[in-house]
Formats: sequence, structure tokens, C-alpha cells
Amino acid sequence: MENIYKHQTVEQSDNTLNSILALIVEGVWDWNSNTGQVTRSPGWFRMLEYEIDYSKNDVFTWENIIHPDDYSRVMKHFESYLYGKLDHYEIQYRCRKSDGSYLWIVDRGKAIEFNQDGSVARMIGAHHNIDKQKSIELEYSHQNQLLKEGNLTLEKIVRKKAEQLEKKNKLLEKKLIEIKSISNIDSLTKVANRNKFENELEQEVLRANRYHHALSLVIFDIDHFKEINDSYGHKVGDRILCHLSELVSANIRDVDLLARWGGDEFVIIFPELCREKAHIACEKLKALINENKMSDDISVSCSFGVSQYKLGDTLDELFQRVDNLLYYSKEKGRNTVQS
Ligand SMILES: Nc1nc2c(ncn2[C@@H]2O[C@H](COP(=O)(O)OP(=O)(O)OP(=O)(O)O)[C@@H](O)[C@H]2O)c(=O)[nH]1
Repeated sequence: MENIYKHQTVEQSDNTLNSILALIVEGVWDWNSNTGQVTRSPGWFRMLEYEIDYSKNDVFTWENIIHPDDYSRVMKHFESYLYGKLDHYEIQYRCRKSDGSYLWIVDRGKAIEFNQDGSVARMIGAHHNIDKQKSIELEYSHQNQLLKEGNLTLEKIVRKKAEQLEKKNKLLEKKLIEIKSISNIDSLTKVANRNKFENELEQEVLRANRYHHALSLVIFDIDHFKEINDSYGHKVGDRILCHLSELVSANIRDVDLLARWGGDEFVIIFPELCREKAHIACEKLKALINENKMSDDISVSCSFGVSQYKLGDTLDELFQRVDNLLYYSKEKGRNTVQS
């Protein structure tokens, strides 16, 4: 059999080379840079759906069908290879088909002959249709982008919801504090209310038991308050209750607790004070109340009952004993301290 690789002329070997290339890739091109002529294989025209030899055999045929968005990138790559800045020519871009649509191709080429000055004299290459894989790749990256955007949106929504939740939680916390303080504070006088007093007394009794500390309880009540209300009106009565609360609060220790039991009746818890000392403290308060004109320049007096907690006392027993002493104080003519 004749050996096809043994050629007598350059033309024969070129023909063989181009025939082989035409078999393995779609579009073979062969460019002679000195003449400007480009030979393209029939496959090149078929791939782009042009009539064979539809246009001139020059480089402009190729340049004219490159997608405008890819053109400068392709030229830059081509020139970099020609001037030796790249040792490999391979690039993907879009070529216009005969119907005006574009086809993604990969273009690979190699300079095979050089002029004496080192410039490229001849270059051969092939265009390969990669449109299908490219569209899958583009679709994939588009989906990826959408997914990223979706994730970002989701993150934003989650962050916004978390912020809203935090705001609501803070508001809720504030409301809870408000509710808690409302449930512990007398709305008129702003001193502790009966609820707070009962809880505190319970705690103080436990503490007194635990450490064997003294603990005294006081109940005091404005004398003839009904007459004040009747003479000056309920509003004035209210202001007197507030003024009295402020005066007593300002003149007891921080550890003591003043609370409004109800109506014109108040209680004081004196932790670590024995009966005698609590009695003295109440005498001082009684004197202060007498000395200080209340709201609307009205003078009031108060009657006090004082008793010390005894080990084993129930809260009711302690309270009852103090209440009896208050009653006794009223009996004794009011504005007195009984212990
Ligand atoms: N302004 C005002 N008056 C109140 C309030 N709560 C109760 N009172 C009045 O306080 C008065 C209490 O009267 P009593 O405790 O019965 O008797 P008192 O006139 O104080 O006489 P003694 O306690 O016996 O000295 C009543 O007239 C109640 O209507 C209040 O929140 N504001």
C-alpha cells in the first residue's frame, strides 16, 4: 500500500494535512499572512450554515462574523499570540451564522511557518462547535446567579425579621417591666402597693428568722381624713395622700419600705429595727407630719401602731397585733404612737 505520509511537494503534504483536519474538526482554516489568503474547509461553511465559498478567502470574512461583544477580546488574544506574548492560541467566542443567529465556537490555532524576521507566515487552526455545552454552562451560571440573588434576598428577609423581632422583644420587655412596676406601685401615691408590701413582708420575715434579726411593722392612718375630704373635696384629699407619702418616704431609710395599704392607711416595714427603735422612728415621723403643712396648706396628724415580729408569728398574727395598736392609738385620742 502507498504510504500517504510520503509527499513529493509541499502542496501534497498540505492537502493531506487539511484532509485529516477536516475529518476530525468541523471548520479548518489555513491562513497565509503574507498573501492574506485564508483557505477554509467545507466543514467551516457547513457549521455556520453558509454556502461553501460564499465570501472572499480573506481574514475579513472571519472578522466580520465575530459577535461585536466578543470582537475586541478575540483580536487581543489573536495579536498576543502573533506577537509572541502567548504561546498558545485558544479562545471561545460567538460567530454569526447565515440566519443571523450566533454560534459558540472554540477556536484553536498554531503558527506553522515563520518569515525571516520571525513574524508568522502561516497559521492553521480549527473552529469547533461548542454551542450546546456553552448554553448549558450559561444556563447553569444564570441559575447560579439567581440562586445567589435568592439567597441574598432570603438573608435580607431573615435579617429584617430578626431586627423586627428584636424590636418587638425589647418593647415586650419594656411592657413587662411596666406591668411589673404597675403591679407593685400604688397608682395614686406612687409608693409600694399592698401586693408589694405583702411580698416584701414575707421575705423580711424569712430573713429575720434566718439571721435572728429584729423586724418591726408599722401601720399608720390619717386622723379624721373623712372630715378633710368632706371639707376640702376628694381631690385635695388625694393631694394630701401624695404629699404625706413623699414626706414619709424621704424620712425613712432606703432599706425600709413604705406602702399604701388602702384608703388613708399606710404600712412601714422596718427591717433590723426592734420595737423601741421603731417606736422612736415613728415618733419622729409623727412630729414631722405635724410640723409640715400638707397640700393646700392643710395640717394633718396620724396615729401609729408599732410592733416587733416575734419568732413563730404568722403574718396575720403580726399584722393583727399592729392593727390593734393602731386602733388603740385612735382610742387614746389620735396623733399618738402605740407599741
Ligand atoms: N381623697 C381620697 N380619700 C380616700 C381615698 N381612699 C379612701 N378615702 C377616704 O378616706 C376616708 C377614711 O376615713 P376613715 O378611715 O373611715 O376615718 P377617718 O375619717 O380617717 O377617721 P379616723 O381614721 O378614725 O381618724 C374615707 O372618707 C374615704 O372615703 C382616696 O384614695 N382618696
